[in-house]
Amino acid sequence: MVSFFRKKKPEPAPERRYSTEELAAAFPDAQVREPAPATPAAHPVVPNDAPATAERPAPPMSAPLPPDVVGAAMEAEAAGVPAAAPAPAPVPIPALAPRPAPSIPDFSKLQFRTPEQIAADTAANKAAWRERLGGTALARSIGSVFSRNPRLDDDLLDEIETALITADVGVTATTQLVESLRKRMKAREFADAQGLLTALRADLIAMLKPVAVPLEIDAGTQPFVLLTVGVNGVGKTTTIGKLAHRFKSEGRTLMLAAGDTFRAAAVAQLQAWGERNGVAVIAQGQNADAASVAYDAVQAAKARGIQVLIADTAGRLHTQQGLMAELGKIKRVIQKLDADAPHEVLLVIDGTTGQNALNQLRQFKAAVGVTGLVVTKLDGTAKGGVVFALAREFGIPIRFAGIGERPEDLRVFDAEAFVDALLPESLGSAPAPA
Ligand SMILES: Nc1nc2c(ncn2[C@@H]2O[C@H](COP(=O)(O)OP(=O)(O)OP(=O)(O)O)[C@@H](O)[C@H]2O)c(=O)[nH]1
Repeated sequence: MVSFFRKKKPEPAPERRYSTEELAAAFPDAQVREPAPATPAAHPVVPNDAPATAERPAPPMSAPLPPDVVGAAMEAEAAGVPAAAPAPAPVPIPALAPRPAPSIPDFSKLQFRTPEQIAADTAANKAAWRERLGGTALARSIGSVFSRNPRLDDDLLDEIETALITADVGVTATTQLVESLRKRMKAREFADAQGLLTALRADLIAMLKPVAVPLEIDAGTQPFVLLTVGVNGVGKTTTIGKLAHRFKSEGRTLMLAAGDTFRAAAVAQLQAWGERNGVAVIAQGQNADAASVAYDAVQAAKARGIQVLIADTAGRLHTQQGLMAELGKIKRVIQKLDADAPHEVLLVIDGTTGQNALNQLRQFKAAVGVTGLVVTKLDGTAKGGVVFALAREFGIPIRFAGIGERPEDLRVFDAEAFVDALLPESLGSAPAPA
């Protein structure tokens, strides 16, 4: 009961004070405060079908108590003595509406994957990577040192060094890997050559793990604008088609912007991908202003409540200053409609390019601010080792890898699956490094 009084903000303390005798006279037998018996409702009760709210509705206070009674009650409570009751009638206690039952999610509709299903999916994913990369020159050059039964000595380290350089892992990344292994070999950390190769696998995976960060589409950003950039022929338009296939099958609404207004067939190529995936393509034709196409597309996507907009751009050499500046213009124009757009700038890199990919990333990063990478054509190259060099030098997330020409061959980049696809299968079953 006293707690009920607390709900009323105390008025300024009244001048009048009750003596202990007056209080005792009002409550002759109240030495110990008992919980008050329930009193029938005297106020309108909140209907049961009132809108459910997180908070229980505050009881209505239609008959405010005189301030001096409230003040006395609070004082008396502080003194451990019951307060004097209001003279005419006991204060009616409003009945509380029953709290609505909390809504419990229907767990039967949620799909949990069992550890066995997760393991099966992981194995299937690894098998797909191996199927596509296992026979490539990249896999042959790295896998060669693993496939025989080498001895644990400096020759093995030399062989590893040559294999990594041949695979275009790069001199700096290779030296770092080999010198670390050499130190550990001298410290007798490895029992045999197999131990060293297992450590190499773990080091390769550890090098890529920090950049294996999948693209997160922020559902609160509509449209989430993805701008794809890169040099000529790296696979931008094809990658956009594959992304459209992926996003569509994830149930997202999307739209494409045919911003490659330079190459004659690019618009038609994108439209074909759009038709195949049932996705609208905003285009203005060849030689149109790419920034204007992008602007139109963002506006259309906003008007239609589209979740994801993927904008293509013409291929350009990272050394062509004028064309690189055009990317900055596309970005600025889009930002007139959404200051945060583009929300992802994907640089598409041809995995067969080798070390030149480092220069491309450097230039595109300066021109337009790259936030993610797609490395394509890893299915047919001896030079895919550049992925390690890119990871080491820039630390920019590798979102996807192109491991073939089919729509499903654009894979979320998976450090472990990638490394294991390059190594003999027996090593790939070792537990992944933390
Ligand atoms: N094997 C293989 N081929 C690919 C992959 N990705 C793209 N391609 C092929 O690469 C070629 C060029 O792809 P496009 O998508 O036209 O390249 P682009 O970057 O849009 O070209 P530009 O508009 O000229 O800059 C096509 O023949 C694609 O099929 C991949 O992951 N693996």
